[in-house]
Amino acid sequence: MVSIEKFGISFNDTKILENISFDVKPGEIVTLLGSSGCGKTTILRSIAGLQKEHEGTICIGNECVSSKKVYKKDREVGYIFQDYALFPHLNVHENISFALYKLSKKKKEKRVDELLEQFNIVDHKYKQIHQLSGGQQQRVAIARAMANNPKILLLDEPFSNLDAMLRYKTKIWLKDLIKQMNLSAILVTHDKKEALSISDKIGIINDKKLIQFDNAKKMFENPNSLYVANFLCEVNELPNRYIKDIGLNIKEDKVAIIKIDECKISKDKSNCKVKILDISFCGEYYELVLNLLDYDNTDMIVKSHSIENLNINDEAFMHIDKKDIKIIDK
Ligand SMILES: Nc1ncnc2c1ncn2[C@@H]1O[C@H](COP(=O)(O)OP(=O)(O)OP(=O)(O)O)[C@@H](O)[C@H]1O
Repeated sequence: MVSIEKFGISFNDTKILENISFDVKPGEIVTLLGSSGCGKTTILRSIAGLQKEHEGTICIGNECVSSKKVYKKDREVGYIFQDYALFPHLNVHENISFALYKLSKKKKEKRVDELLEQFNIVDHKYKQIHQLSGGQQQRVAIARAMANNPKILLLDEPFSNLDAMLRYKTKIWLKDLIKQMNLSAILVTHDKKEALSISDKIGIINDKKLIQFDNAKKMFENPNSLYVANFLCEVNELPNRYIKDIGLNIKEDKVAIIKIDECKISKDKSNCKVKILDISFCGEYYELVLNLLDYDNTDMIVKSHSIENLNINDEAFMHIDKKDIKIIDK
């Protein structure tokens, strides 16, 4: 278990993060999402003990490591860096051994062999890092991170160097590993699909704060703000006048949203006339860019599986089911 309580940090008198609190239970995967530079890696680095000066407490198991200044090597944390941070001048065996400096030579050899076996890299034992594929390098990084049987696994963009299929397979494999070993895992990614598919919980950071921390499915279905909705779901903001016209109430500090695949466009009449500005073929679906003609030409994006009878520059109508509209904080 890892618990972060009232964590905050500043660099050069500029506050980067404040009042961040969350827990990760054993066997749980928590993903931190947020725009570039919001402080995700800084949280991982602080948990690993690489960033010493911060506010608040970080506890691993029953031990509050930050207050006791427990150093990195004693924190029972495995850290997989974004670029894997393998030593290019050492071979696979030496890279993994590096993490096992506390063990005797004999025990070290035994543990390295176990890890090579576990992570399916036995054949690469004496290869240099540049002789490995991205996926193999990632396995070496994971083997090194797991060498000392950590309780906590920190993963910074672990899939970013892998192609689509390998990314998918590795994600499943890593998820199983975390569950089997009952690790508390914290993942940082930019990819919301990845976050939703691998995480038990997601934390979204914006403007120095953790603005929502929740079960992944719950957060997707009930984002607490426009920022979270935009980050996770692809939504349109509906004009307040439209909301009133369809008989719903909305206060000034709220905003009405709808997911882009919950808006339907057709030539059948409705109370919302649109002009189609653009249609893009995106593989499994089409993306339409629209103007709401009676609502100040508000722009919207719609995801649709068919575009029968619809062309660029056509006038058509938007159909929305009231129950799909969510009214949330601005
Ligand atoms: N050691 C440091 N000294 C000064 N500023 C730092 C230091 N480490 C991080 N920062 C700053 O803190 C902010 C947060 O950085 P961090 O790497 O944690 O962001 P991030 O959310 O992981 O970004 P990205 O998604 O781009 O990787 C950035 O503005 C960064 O420049």
